Amino acid sequence: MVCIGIPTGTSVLITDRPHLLQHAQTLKPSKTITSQIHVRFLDQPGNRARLPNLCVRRDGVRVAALQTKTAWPTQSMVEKLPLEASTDVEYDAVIIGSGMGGLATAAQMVAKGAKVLVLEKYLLPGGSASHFKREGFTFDVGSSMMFGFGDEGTTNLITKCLEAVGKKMATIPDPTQVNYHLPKSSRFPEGLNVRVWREYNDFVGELSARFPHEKDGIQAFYDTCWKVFNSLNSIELKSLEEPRYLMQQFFRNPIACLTLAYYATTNTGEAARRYIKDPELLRFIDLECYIWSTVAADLTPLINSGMVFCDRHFGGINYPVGGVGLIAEHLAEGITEHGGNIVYKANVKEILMREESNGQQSTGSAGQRAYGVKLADGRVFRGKTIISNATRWDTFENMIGDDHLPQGEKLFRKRYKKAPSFFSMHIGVKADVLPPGTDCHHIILENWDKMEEPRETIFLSMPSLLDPSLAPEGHHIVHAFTPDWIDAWQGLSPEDYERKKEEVAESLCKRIEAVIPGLRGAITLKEVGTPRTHRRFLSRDDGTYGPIPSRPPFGMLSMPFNTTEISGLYCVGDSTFPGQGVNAVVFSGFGCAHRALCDLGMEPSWPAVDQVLKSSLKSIRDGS
Ligand SMILES: NC(=O)c1ccc[n+]([C@@H]2O[C@H](COP(=O)([O-])OP(=O)(O)OC[C@H]3O[C@@H](n4cnc5c(N)ncnc54)[C@H](O)[C@@H]3O)[C@@H](O)[C@H]2O)c1
Ligand SMILES: CC(C)=CCC/C(C)=C/C=C/C(C)=C/C=C/C(C)=C/C=C/C=C(C)/C=C/C=C(C)/C=C/C=C(\C)CCC=C(C)C
Repeated sequence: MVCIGIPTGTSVLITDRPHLLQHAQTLKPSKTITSQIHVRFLDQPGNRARLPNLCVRRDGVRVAALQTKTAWPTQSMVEKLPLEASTDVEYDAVIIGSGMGGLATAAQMVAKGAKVLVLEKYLLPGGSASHFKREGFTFDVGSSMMFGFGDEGTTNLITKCLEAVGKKMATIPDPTQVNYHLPKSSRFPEGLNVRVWREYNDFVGELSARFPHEKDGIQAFYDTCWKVFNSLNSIELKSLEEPRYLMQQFFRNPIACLTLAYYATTNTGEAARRYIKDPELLRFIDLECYIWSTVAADLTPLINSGMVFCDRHFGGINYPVGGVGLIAEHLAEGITEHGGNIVYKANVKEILMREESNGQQSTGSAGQRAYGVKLADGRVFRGKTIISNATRWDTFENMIGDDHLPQGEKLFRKRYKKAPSFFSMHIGVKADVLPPGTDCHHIILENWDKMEEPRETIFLSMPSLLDPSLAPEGHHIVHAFTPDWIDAWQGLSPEDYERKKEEVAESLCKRIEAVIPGLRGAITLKEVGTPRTHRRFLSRDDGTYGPIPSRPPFGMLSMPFNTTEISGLYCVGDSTFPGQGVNAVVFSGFGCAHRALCDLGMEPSWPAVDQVLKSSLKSIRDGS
């Protein structure tokens, strides 16, 4: 164990249990630092069994630490270690939040040599894509359905993001993306059942068998999605706000770029109706969008559907061994190994701004430039760029204040609203309740007209079917969640809140028994979360899943990219294009890092043309 940047004489606790951070003051210190570089040799008896990975100052601050499997850390390993986050330096980037969007940005930036500080309010990295452990179960906080984890092409963004900081994760291929259990109708008296197989032809074959009169329409619709995907998968994916890169891609692959430009303003509903007429099948396409965008096809840009509907067959859905939370942990480790700093329990309360001094850069918000952040504990960190991974509502309302709301943000609020949050149940069950061959992901919906109503569409993920190490021997995980609004959970007494949680959980479990008979009798552990839980632990306004359009968007061009009208301030994550989804926010991180690195002069760019592209994108967005 190597710790640097800790003042001599400091008592520290060396531990592998992050939750001890909270109690550091009350626990007996395991070491007193006697020199700036403190080495605890891992070949001492007992140390191998429980490799420590955290070093905590007694006042609760986590300090730089290195976990190494070699007995003697080498000098070069020691030199690479980050110093404890310093308030005295100006970072190239201060990133607020270590969700997948923030981590992807940090990973790209440290890989290019930028000095990066990530400030995370919670105890662990990953935000909505984190994990938690209970009684031997490892539960993914959010979705267990991972796109972008393939080996080939350019759209395998999670794989590429890990690679940027020298990490690779083993994954388990999922033979299906999702098994849909859909409403009964005159054509389907038993209910419509469709599986999205990893093998594209198997899926299209199965769907066409259910709707034989729409065989050609099905083929033509998904072929359109493939045109989008194949174009995306043949260009390098970086900032769409960077003219030099756009020009370069255009000369390298004009057909792909023209195809993307052609479909840039199209929504999925419009494309589906071009080829498909059957109303029930169109509802199915709506649901195909709803399960990841939380809106129907008319509100979902075709570019996003192209990505989701094809990557599930090209790269496939792949589950990371050990759970989704390990993606963030590997990234965090890679970022610190590349000289970046991540500080946990760092609650950013304010983005600090000053009048733009050179008068040339600002495009809005009365010539303001962001130059730092202030934490709840009073610490101030300064950065040449400030990047917020919090939602736009949390960023602009809570960290800047409505007085400084730029024009573009006012427009954003007219065009986008908060998606609902989720009611979720993380359940441990006896393994024998799931027959062999059960699919990992399911959707249950009994009434098409209610698809978008709260607690109607049920999402089921059972990732231990792919990776048994997530559950104790003889058990499995059932993670059930359904969109729900925070309003339904406000103003209740603690007893009423608990009672309501139990009632809703019971009624959902009953409905899930249509897919998992005997579920209720097999439960050994149940953790129930409401939108209030999401708001509290994920620090997302109203616990929202992210922004959704209030009216049909202008395809991919309505959603803001990464720059904001405040100089030096960028947004990343699901409040920026392309929106919700782990691979989506990783793309937003690639774009954000690229644009910020260009602005820092660390990547080649054409500053003279920047303003032209920025103004064109703005006028398209304003006029759309
Ligand atoms: N919202 C949900 O309920 C939900 C559920 C499942 C999956 N997802 C997925 O999660 C992803 C979201 O990723 P993302 O990167 O945009 O965001 P995120 O919400 O996952 O991460 C944002 C991070 O910022 C931190 N943060 C917020 N305010 C802060 C502050 N003031 N100071 C310091 N840290 C602060 C949060 O603790 C969190 O770790 C998307 O892929 C989405 O689809 C979301
Ligand atoms: C207009 C300009 C500037 C240029 C024109 C030409 C050009 C070069 C355009 C380029 C466009 C590009 C590069 C676009 C890139 C788009 C990308 C990368 C889009 C990615 C989208 C990914 C999405 C939407 C992923 C979503 C995944 C989600 C939300 C998964 C989660 C799933 C669940 C929550 C559901 C779980 C389900 C069950 C059943 C349990």
